[in-house]
Amino acid sequence: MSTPQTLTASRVSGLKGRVRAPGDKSMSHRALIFGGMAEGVTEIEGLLEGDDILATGRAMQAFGASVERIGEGRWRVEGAGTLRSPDAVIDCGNAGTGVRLLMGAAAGYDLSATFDGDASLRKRPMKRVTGPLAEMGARFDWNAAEDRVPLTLHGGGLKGLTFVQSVASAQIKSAILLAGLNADGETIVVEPEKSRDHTERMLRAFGAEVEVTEEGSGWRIRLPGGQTLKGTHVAVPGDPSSAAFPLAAALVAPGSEVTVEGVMLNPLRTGLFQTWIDMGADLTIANRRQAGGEEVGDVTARHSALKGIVVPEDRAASMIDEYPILAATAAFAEGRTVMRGIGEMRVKESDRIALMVAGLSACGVQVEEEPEGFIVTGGPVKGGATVATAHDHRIAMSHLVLGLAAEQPVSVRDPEMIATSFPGFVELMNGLGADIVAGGAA
Ligand SMILES: O=C(O)C1=C[C@@H](OP(=O)(O)O)[C@@H](O)[C@H](O)C1
Ligand SMILES: C=C(OP(=O)(O)O)C(=O)O
Repeated sequence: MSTPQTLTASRVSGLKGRVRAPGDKSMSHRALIFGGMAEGVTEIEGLLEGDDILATGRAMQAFGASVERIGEGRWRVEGAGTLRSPDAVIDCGNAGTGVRLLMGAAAGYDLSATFDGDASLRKRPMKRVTGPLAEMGARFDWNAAEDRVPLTLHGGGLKGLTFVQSVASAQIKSAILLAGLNADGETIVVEPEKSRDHTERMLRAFGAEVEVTEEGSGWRIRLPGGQTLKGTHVAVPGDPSSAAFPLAAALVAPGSEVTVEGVMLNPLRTGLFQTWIDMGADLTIANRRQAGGEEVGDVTARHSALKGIVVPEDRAASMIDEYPILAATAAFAEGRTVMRGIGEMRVKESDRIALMVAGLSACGVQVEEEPEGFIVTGGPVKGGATVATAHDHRIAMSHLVLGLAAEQPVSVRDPEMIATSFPGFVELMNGLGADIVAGGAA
């Protein structure tokens, strides 16, 4: 099926059902990259088969690993042990995580590789990763513009590095740690706030030594150089960032009750769930269990009368991708929801602050924009607009959820990127009783 140029969501009530979220995107990238670097075989289950992840799989193949699909969500990776120069440009598509982690992984080997991506990725900052990798000894040629892909990396001969991050970014941390595996001497990363720790956890599962200690409100991570990963089995749990969309729809559509099963509950990913609870959401978690080295559970959301709150800024790293959908639910809350300390949102797949402000305003929601945040004042949501998404998956899904409870339908332009993180989104939502159709107002 070719992707339509617009999708339209109309008001519904009584969303009901139990669904599974797609596999976690952060863990899926890492499983393929670590498996491809390792010696031996890695079997992955629950892999997200979204476009971002498929691009990372092709990249690892180009670096010399064998990456094979053996069933739905089941992949077998035969590690390259030592990555080699790829024959062609590594196209990371839309994925910031993909390109930044792949650069870190590749930097440790004696190879040259050119990285590129789509129009969105070509606008995103890369020096945050190439800077520390260059300090370790990698070299970079900017092929078009400084700080942007396309760029060419020349790796190998790295020395360990002590790097104090100015932003809490798991992508920067992960790139440095992956390079550190093949560096001479130890690598230390210090972060100002804790960011998602999937790399640290998964490196241990692949047999690496990683030491993590608290430092201030963040972490100090120490990794000795000269380590070889050993293939392992990875079970990828459901992505809380994707689970957020059907749960949000249940919170705002009257008479709804939706359960998403098998959602990863790593506390560095569940800031949104805590925020919704603080706003008065009827959100419950049952059947907590361990899966794939992470706690998972079944999360149920019921239609709720939400109240606006000031979201604590130190929660930002644990929900940075979730502010668009938080803002969509805040539009139905009583009072103001204040979201600050989130300047990083401006350098994601789009400027997500600007696009949420524009989209919500077009739908009649009162929004105030700040340089590093925005404030949504809830109330009846008019809808009746066609919203620009700049091909950003989370902007598209957030406005579709808005349309499920707005007075008039909401249409989103260019929704094709939903497939980067949530293939089957429309079908899953409509299976719960949503009304999302191709086409509609333009
Ligand atoms: O490490 C990861 O898997 C990710 C880290 C976050 O980015 P930053 O590290 O830039 O904050 C997040 O926005 C992204 O979707 C996934
Ligand atoms: C920011 C995101 O991803 P990435 O940085 O990998 O493009 C996201 O999925 O919201």
